[in-house]
Amino acid sequence: MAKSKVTAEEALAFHLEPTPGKFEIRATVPMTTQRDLSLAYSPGVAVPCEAIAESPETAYDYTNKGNLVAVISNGTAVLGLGNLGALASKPVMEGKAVLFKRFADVNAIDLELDTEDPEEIIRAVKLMGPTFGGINLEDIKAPECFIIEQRLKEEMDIPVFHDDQHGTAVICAAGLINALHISGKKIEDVKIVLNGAGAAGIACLELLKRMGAQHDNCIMCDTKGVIYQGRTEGMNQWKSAHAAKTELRTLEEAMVGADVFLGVSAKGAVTQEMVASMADNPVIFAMANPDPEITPEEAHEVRMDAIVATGRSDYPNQVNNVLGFPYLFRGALDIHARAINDEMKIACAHALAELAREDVPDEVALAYGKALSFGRDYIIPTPFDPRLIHRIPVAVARAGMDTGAARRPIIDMDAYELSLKSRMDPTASILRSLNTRARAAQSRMIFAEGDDPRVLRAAVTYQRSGFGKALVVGRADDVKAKLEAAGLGDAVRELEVVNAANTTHLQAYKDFLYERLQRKGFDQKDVHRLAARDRHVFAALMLAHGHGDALVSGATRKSAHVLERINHVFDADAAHGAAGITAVLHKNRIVLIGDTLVHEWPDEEDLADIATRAAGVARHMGVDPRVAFVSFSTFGYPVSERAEKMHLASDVLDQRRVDFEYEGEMTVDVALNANVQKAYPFQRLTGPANILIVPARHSASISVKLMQEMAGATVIGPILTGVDKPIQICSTVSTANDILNMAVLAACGIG
Ligand SMILES: NC(=O)C1=CN([C@@H]2O[C@H](COP(=O)(O)OP(=O)(O)OC[C@H]3O[C@@H](n4cnc5c(N)ncnc54)[C@H](OP(=O)(O)O)[C@@H]3O)[C@@H](O)[C@H]2O)C=CC1
Ligand SMILES: CC(=O)C(=O)O
Ligand SMILES: [Mg+2]
Repeated sequence: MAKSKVTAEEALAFHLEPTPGKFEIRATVPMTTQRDLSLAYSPGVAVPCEAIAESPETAYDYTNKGNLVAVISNGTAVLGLGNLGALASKPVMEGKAVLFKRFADVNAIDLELDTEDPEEIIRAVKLMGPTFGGINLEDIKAPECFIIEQRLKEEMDIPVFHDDQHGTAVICAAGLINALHISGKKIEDVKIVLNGAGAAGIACLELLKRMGAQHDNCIMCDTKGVIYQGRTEGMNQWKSAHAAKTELRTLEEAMVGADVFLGVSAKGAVTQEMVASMADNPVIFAMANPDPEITPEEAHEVRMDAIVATGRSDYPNQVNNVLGFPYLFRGALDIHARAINDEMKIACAHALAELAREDVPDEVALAYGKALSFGRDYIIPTPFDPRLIHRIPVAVARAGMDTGAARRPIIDMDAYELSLKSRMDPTASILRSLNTRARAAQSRMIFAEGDDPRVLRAAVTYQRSGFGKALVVGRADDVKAKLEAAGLGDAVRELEVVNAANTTHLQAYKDFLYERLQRKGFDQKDVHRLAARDRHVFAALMLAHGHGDALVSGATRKSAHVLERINHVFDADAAHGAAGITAVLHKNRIVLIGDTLVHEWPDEEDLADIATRAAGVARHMGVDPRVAFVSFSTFGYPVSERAEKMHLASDVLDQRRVDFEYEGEMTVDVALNANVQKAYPFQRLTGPANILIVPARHSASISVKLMQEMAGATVIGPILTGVDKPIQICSTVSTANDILNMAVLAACGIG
């Protein structure tokens, strides 16, 4: 069923607010001082100009050329709306530009050219070539688009790619590989009917034939019906190449017994009768935009066995070129490609098809409001799949390098993959070093909440990624049922399921617990209940007895509750120096904030402890610690009793002779801004602080959540530290991936 349909009013408001259109341009260099001005413009700018004049390839180093794509249209085939002209095509082209940015961090700018003359377009695009690393032609109608693209490819030294042709073909091919996989048919055997012999249609059929579809099994139709050999009306050389030797004359006739229908024509071009006449398990890709040739509801009404895809995001199976162009260009730009060739396109199609057959991350389920797994309603990855950015460009770049399209081949593909992850996810590089350390540690990880499917998936991934053994606290039948429901039935035998009924250690656990709790108001019965029935306590007891090396919990209960339970077994409290440290990542910068979990109102000794814990966490993350004790005053002004402890904490660390930088008290701007620090030449930090120790838990929570909400910062933690054994507590809104990351932190011994 379609969901979240948009209204015309919503669509207009979206384009009007907050400012007209969909994007703006931002500077990436500082532009605050006169010196900045001298460097960015005259006289400094003369230096790169001369360097480029001497060595043109350095334009990729000194300008934004290497990450800049032009989205060019004349508006003659705007989606399936027809010839709306250059100006009216601008919303689509701006949209394309923001998709480039959002999905692959490619800077793109729309350029609408007010001409229908191919020669004028060719000349204009060719002349602007020096500016760009690639050219995306869009919504230019056939057959002019073929002439324009062909000439530009021949005459330009950067990739020229008409997305309606090749982007559509690549996604269609990816979807078809999987749809045929499900329907048990082979591309060599299937009868394909393609409606719409324009830019998208011709390219789709060409690519499918290159991938094995037989010419004699393919029928192409346009507004005049079947394109058959000998037809003269409405023909051109590109249609002729696909003309079939057949007696069929209409789409209706062609659809009888067809295995596959591909529509890149117009709204409503297919009827229910046509769908009813198709072969068993028919594949229907109704890709016309904004409205498909037939809706999935209409198709399913007459054929429940149909696998249906559309070009829209509000139905399952979105076969839309948005899955391709951002990543094709990302891969091509990163090898300074001369072109995007067929091999790069086919590599992209296969990489997309393979991705759809893998387990789907929770982030995707969150974006779509439901869990997805490979099948009739999920044959192609969704645009919000975070794996696309590091899987697809790698395949494209590799194919480009193998086929000589690369000017600058990538030497280290692993590093490239990591750089792609980091482009869209600031945690990626930090997590990579933690992952490496976790793999080396081979910790037996106790997952306390084996009754939660997210936890089970995290546990399976933990073990399958080679981090170590996953021990899951739960009931074997329940774990089995939940793994099977998550499509991970084969993992049942891999995980070790532990519970009070199957352990031989229950009595030892209870004795240990009674020893700790007997003077805290707990009797034997209470202790039995806790040890045998509370999964957090049971898991902590396992850890305390060395029956696991680290523990992760908190996905199903609030962290305060989990911490209280863990405290029955460990001294994970303020009095014993435990602390919670949260890493905030924003604009390529990481700042740790503490204490975000344990201390309500720490005194100066506690603050010094928290700083020391935070410095330890920073080092685990590969960050050289620089601590600032922050407040609303800087070095004693304004005078305030409340700021006193922040100042004293620094003195405590002086006495302790710690091996990291610290300073305080100071306001956050002094802590984080090297220029503002210059006003205090006596202060001891050698650069902006990367650890902020705040006066109390409320200020910690406010700071972290303000950064998250206002700035869109990424947050890792709170990371629990200062406990005898590594224990990490995730949050109830954690995805399987978040839980896995917490397990990795625990496995690294942060605790
Ligand atoms: N899902 C996706 O990712 C994409 C979808 N599309 C969609 O594909 C469609 C075509 O786009 P594009 O190829 O760029 O446009 P073109 O203008 O280049 O080609 C349109 C083709 O469709 C044919 N056509 C139009 N109406 C009908 C009809 N009712 N029955 C049969 N054939 C018809 C035209 O026939 P004739 O030659 O006789 O005029 C022409 O061959 C659009 O709806 C567009 O939104 C395009 C790109 C990507
Ligand atoms: C998606 C797209 O490019 C089109 O419909 O034209
Ligand atoms: Mg288009």
